Amino acid sequence: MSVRVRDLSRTYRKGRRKNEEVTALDGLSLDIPSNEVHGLLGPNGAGKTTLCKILSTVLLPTGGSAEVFGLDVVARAHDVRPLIGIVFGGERGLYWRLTARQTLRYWAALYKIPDARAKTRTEELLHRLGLTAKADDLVETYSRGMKQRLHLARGLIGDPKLILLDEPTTGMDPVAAHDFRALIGELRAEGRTILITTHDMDEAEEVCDRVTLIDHGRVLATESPRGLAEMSGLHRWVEAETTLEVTGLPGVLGTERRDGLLRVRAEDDAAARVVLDFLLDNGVRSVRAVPPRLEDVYLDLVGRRGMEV
Ligand SMILES: Nc1ncnc2c1ncn2[C@@H]1O[C@H](COP(=O)(O)OP(=O)(O)OP(=O)(O)O)[C@@H](O)[C@H]1O
Repeated sequence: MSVRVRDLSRTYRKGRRKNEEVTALDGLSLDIPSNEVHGLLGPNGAGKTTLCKILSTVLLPTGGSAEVFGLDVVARAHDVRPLIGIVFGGERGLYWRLTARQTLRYWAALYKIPDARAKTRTEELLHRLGLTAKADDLVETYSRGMKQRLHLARGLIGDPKLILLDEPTTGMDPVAAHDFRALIGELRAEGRTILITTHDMDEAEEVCDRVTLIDHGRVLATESPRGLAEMSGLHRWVEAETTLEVTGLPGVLGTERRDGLLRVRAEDDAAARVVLDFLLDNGVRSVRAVPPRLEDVYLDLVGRRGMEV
């Protein structure tokens, strides 16, 4: 098991006299097997960053326990640190007056990686993340996407077995986000475990083996994206390549058109059946019923708060 969290809680004190208590984690339990890509989903303030900070040993829990590869993150923090790589999104945490190459060598030194190894690892990562051409330019001249990639490279410098990614694709353009998803696949193929927090449901659906939905510091569900969709008992979707309209049919809750596809949201299986029959009767051949998307399940379980990013 890579991550084992039991009854974890964390409260913060805030307000001028520190007399107000905010509960960020409220008895959260979670298991992440080795080599899994696990998504952490939840609205703003759900407690995702707090959990990542506790797992990365930079924040102490106020109750419960968390282990990384069998090591308690509080008692064995010193042994946990070399096993994990942390990538917090955005532009925080980079030194703008260093170059990418210097940044990676600096972090390699912090990780006490021997010189020769640090050098090859730096070049490897610069290449892997498409930063070689600008490796000697100052970070302050980088685009947001490049800073993001440098963050990732930095998180990988210590060859971590567990990678914590907190909203890694925020601000990336679609091409960069696509490359990033491919990179996640490669990192998994290398045997690493990845915990990723994201607000992008399509991304979670594509890269995650399982996802955990959290809200108010508690777990709502842990499942594969597909399993979650199936067990949610939500309405069904019917997809068809057609210009026909089906809005008037019984049990049709809504329709949308995307990439030449008509997508119909039906109330239940029976309503989906009516839509399928109608389309087939009218000569449409490319018709299929599909379970709801992760985004629908998320909205159903958590409500619309989480999408306000
Ligand atoms: N240093 C702090 N002091 C006081 N309250 C805090 C602190 N850090 C987080 N909180 C509160 O704890 C709760 C959980 O915050 P956390 O950042 O873990 O949520 P999150 O799920 O990562 O949110 P987001 O999606 O916005 O990043 C929120 O109510 C937040 O306001």
